[in-house]
Amino acid sequence: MRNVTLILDDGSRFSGKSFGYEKPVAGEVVFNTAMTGYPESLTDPSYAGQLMTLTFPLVGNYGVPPFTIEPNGLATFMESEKIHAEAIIVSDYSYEYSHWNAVESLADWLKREKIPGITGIDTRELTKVLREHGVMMGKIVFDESDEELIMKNEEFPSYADINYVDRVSCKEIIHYFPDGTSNCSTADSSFLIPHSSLKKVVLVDCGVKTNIIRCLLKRNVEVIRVPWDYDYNGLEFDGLFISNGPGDPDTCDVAVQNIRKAMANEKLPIFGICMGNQLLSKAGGAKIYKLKYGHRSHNQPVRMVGTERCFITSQNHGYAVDNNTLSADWEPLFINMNDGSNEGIKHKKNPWFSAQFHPEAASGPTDTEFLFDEFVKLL
Ligand SMILES: NC(=O)CC[C@H](N)C(=O)O
Repeated sequence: MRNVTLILDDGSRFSGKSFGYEKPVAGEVVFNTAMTGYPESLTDPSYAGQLMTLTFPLVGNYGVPPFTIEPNGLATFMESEKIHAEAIIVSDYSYEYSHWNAVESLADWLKREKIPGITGIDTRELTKVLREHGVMMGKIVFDESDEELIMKNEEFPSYADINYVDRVSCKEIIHYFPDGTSNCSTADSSFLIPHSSLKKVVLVDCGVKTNIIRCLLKRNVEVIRVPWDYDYNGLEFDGLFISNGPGDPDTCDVAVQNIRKAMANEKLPIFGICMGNQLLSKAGGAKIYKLKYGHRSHNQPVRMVGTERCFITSQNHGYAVDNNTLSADWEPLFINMNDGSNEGIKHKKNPWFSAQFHPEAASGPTDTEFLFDEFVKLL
């Protein structure tokens, strides 16, 4: 096994062994404390540009499910069409795997998708460094020549400067129907497709996870997935959904402008998840800041404001909405019980709300899936 080194921006080095594809990469080093879910997390487009460290020590022991695609074009078991994380960093890669639905090992999958994997890293120590310093950029290098190459290379600008949403969003409009079919078009004429009697939800794709689309379809609505910067205003639809997505929400001003335009219709139901919470908040005038090391796990406790109800949620975000900047028309909907940060907002009069966590789970607890019911009821 080839030696490989992770070098953080502050100069700290961690040595391990390669078990994935061998190529030098750079990205924002983040940690996730979930015990399971590597197939879903690796294919979650919100991890684009990031080197994903897993703190749970044993990784790979349940293999990888098949990458089958449903007739509507969505992957059956994955959250998108490919791995979006730049690399995976683990403590103890399990070369043996066993699971009823596994068809290959994590190592083989990584090699096929040309994604590096490192094992033998003290991921708890690495996480302590990231918790104390905050997340930082890092590089994975295989030998000294790689190191020099990456050091000199200008092609790795800082994480916040890249519009990752533009990289991962769909490039055409796709209609999904609850009967499991879909059709797509690059032209606006796709809206001329004979309209069904179903309620229609425009889904602004900032890097949507497939389980969000599945959760909507399961509730018998037609989903019209549009590119992140597409202006859907003027079209006929019953509700607006704003998806999760990678990177800094400040790179998505076009999407914010479009949401503001949609808000001219005070009766239009709007629901956002994760990046969607941040973009809806920005459209409402609030400000976003970067958390020191983000929330990435399956056990983030959130309280519904005004109640004693607490939910355990799945999360993956590095930015947060500043509660103090919400205008008088808005209020926090959920608050994180660990650090008091914002976990969702709601408008005081209009049917507009959002969650910073992932009610669609995939992976993680499904306790908050009822938020999709609430949204569909409003349509
Ligand atoms: N999962 C997401 O949508 C993440 C949102 C945003 N990119 C963040 O890191 O905060």
